[in-house]
Amino acid sequence: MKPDLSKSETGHETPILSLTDLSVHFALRGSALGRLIGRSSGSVKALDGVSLDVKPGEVVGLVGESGSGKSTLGRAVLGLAPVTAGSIKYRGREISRLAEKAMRPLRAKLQMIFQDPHAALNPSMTIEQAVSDALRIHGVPAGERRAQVASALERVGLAPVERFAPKYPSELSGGQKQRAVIARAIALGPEVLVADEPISMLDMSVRAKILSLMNDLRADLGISFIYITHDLASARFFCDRVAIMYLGKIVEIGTAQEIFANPRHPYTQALLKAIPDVSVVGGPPAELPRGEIPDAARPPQGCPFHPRCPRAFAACGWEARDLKVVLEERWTTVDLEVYQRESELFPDLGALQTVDRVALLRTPRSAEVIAVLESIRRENPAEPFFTGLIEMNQVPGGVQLEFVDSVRPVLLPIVEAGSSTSVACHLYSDVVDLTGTGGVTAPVG
Ligand SMILES: Nc1ncnc2c1ncn2[C@@H]1O[C@H](COP(=O)(O)OP(=O)(O)OP(=O)(O)O)[C@@H](O)[C@H]1O
Repeated sequence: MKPDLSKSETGHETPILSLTDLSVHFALRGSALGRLIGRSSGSVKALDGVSLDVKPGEVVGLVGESGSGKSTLGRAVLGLAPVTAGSIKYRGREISRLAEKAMRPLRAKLQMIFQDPHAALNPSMTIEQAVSDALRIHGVPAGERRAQVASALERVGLAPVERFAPKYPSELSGGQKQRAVIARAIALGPEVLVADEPISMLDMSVRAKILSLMNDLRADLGISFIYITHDLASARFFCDRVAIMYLGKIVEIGTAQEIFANPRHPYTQALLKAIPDVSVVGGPPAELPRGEIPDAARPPQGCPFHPRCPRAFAACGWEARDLKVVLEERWTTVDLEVYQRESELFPDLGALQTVDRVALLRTPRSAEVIAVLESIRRENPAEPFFTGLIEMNQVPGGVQLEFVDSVRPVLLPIVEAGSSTSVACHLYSDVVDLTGTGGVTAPVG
């Protein structure tokens, strides 16, 4: 089997940055409001066992919907998010649990560019002062700062330097401000820049220019980038590799070229389909996966994408909570009268919280509930929820639902000549029965 390409890829170059099984969990305090909305105390798995290598001069894109953990990954690399488990190595040195004092000198080498350049600049400092101050903090002697500031401003296109150096942020356009932020970062000679949505707040007309500037910095200075974005088109242009993230995990990673030409994970396929076609003015809305992104504090069993996945099958992790998505999807298509009759039978879908393989659907009208579920099954033979539902029985107090055992998919390389992609999806695993009749044939991973 080929190596998992989320770790040191095809080349032999030593990674400059290496994340292994990295997890960041945020504790949730059980507030009164939290309990009211069914969120007990527990934790949000913002990052859940992520492994990733970044080579010198490489641009790795992190792409995924809101809440998938992209920013948390970037912040963890810079020591700005608390690491719960796993490791972050910079040039082979473990940095995941360094005290702030030990981390500070590394901040010259590992830096972050944020989305909002206006917020990143002190309004009372000129651009020269802002860049010079960063150099001062990192111990650059006063006599050397001026020349270094000029060189950085020139490098990012804020030239002639004497025109831009004395300006305050309020006197610059959005694109110029982001150039100033980048100048401040590169003045310190960084090796890795974590760029968190660096162009999303800029005018369309300047986005390509800032991307192109970052591309030049990579080529000329050998800076590695972790490029965080929702914008797949920019990732395609700028990234060597792209990692697709969903609920704290990398679900697919490969070269940008292959991810865009041949997306494997149904989530990646859905994201690519959702790119608006700018050539179709006022065209139909892009197709999105059904349902909403689940609560990261209570992620789905098995594959975290399975409740929304059009290709899910028996082993993907079905559970009682998923019935809510199935019913809500149905009720958007039926007559008002049918909706009213059926929704009375399921008065408290929010109570379907259990993640056990066997769940009790509390109801005094068990026979009717089973009849509705059976009719949905008949009308939607392709509905994947039912592939995972083995039994549905009347028991005292309600209806007992029993599901196929779930298996959480892990990132595995695609075994195909010329492929650079690893994917975490049972569709690409040979240890899971794809027929949906027998469930799992052997544990994955
Ligand atoms: N400090 C925090 N405390 C509690 N939860 C947090 C904290 N930071 C992030 N989270 C949660 O962690 C999950 C991942 O958040 P993160 O910001 O990393 O996602 P993202 O993919 O960067 O989203 P976006 O694209 O909206 O920035 C979310 O559920 C978020 O609510």
